[in-house]
Amino acid sequence: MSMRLIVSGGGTGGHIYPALALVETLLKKDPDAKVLYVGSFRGLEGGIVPKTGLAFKQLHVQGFSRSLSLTNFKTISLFIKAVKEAKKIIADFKPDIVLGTGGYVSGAVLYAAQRMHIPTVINEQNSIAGMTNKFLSRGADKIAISFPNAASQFPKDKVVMTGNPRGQQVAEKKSTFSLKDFSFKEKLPTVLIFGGSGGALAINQAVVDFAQRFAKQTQMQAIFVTGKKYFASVSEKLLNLDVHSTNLAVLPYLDNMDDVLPKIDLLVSRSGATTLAEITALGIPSILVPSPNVTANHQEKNARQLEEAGAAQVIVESELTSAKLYHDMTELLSDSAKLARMAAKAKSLGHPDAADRLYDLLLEVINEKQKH
Ligand SMILES: CC(=O)N[C@H]1[C@@H](OP(=O)(O)OP(=O)(O)OC[C@H]2O[C@@H](n3ccc(=O)[nH]c3=O)[C@H](O)[C@@H]2O)O[C@H](CO)[C@@H](O)[C@@H]1O
Repeated sequence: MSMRLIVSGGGTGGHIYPALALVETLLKKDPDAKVLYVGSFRGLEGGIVPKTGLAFKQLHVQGFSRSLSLTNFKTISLFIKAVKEAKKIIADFKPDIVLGTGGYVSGAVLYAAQRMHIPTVINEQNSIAGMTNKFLSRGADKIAISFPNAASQFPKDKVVMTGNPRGQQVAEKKSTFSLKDFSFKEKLPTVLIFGGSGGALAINQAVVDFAQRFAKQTQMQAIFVTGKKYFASVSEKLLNLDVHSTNLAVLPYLDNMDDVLPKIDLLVSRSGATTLAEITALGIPSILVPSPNVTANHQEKNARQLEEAGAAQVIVESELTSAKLYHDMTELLSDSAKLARMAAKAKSLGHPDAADRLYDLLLEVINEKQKH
């Protein structure tokens, strides 16, 4: 019997791409499987999921504000409504199992499934569990983790180490991207710079401030992805600085990240867990600038694990200057032996079979439920 799966994850790319990666594996192994993606109206999934051709439904949800406020009452009332709608969606679709990859919307969808006694599995990408996944963990059948130290934050008997399925997807991708697409030279060391799925102001500013200097480099090139909301202002600043370089490509967002990553020599980025799953599965050295604006500073904890293994260098945002980033980045790009060592260390941390493992876990939970 083919699987019927509802998958839900949203808000930022870090929760969406793992869900899509698992679906890709499922459809390879079980081409007749039926999949429904349930996301939110607010998150990036509205722009990403429809392009995949998957059946897609959206719910209205929003996040909790950290201070006690009226917004939280609205959040709770939206949550209750979203759970009601999710119950209808689940009753119509009749999934064998519901997978949640994080974000508020998965809170509503998996909670609804748990109340309806449908098996649920959650995928935690981070080393520190997100609020939604903690909330869902009591009712979940299994919790698939990606960092060993996430285990202690969940009920012990439910935890399974699978890794982040997005790692396997990028590792198996046959890249068709060529650096020539950016009028770059194939053989020059290339750095990709981006600040997570939404872009990061601090990284963007540091890059703008060294752009004139970088434009004079003849032995390295950079793909600079600003994030959609910062693209216009960054472009304007570069124009005012009169930066017209052949070694710097500036873009708002990369839809084909899985195609581009295998062709780069160094990554400069935030340390969101899904980005780290990608670069460890592929073996890409990195300079990581953890976002300071996340729950329990989890991005720094993610990043330090790579740093301790010798796979990455970490610059905390309070110590980020344009000069430091420029120095560290150009030094690494000129040292191919060091890049190769870091790449090997990164690869040793990867989980290139994470999607297979998560798929097996879903099957196991379904079979277990059918026995009872
Ligand atoms: C601010 C915030 O709450 N960030 C969280 C969010 O981040 P965020 O979504 O930024 O984090 P990740 O780095 O985990 O994932 C980004 C994903 O977007 C992709 N991408 C990015 C840029 C681009 O142009 N094209 C593209 O495809 C990346 O390849 C990656 O697959 O989810 C992560 C996973 O739970 C968390 O670890 C982060 O802390």
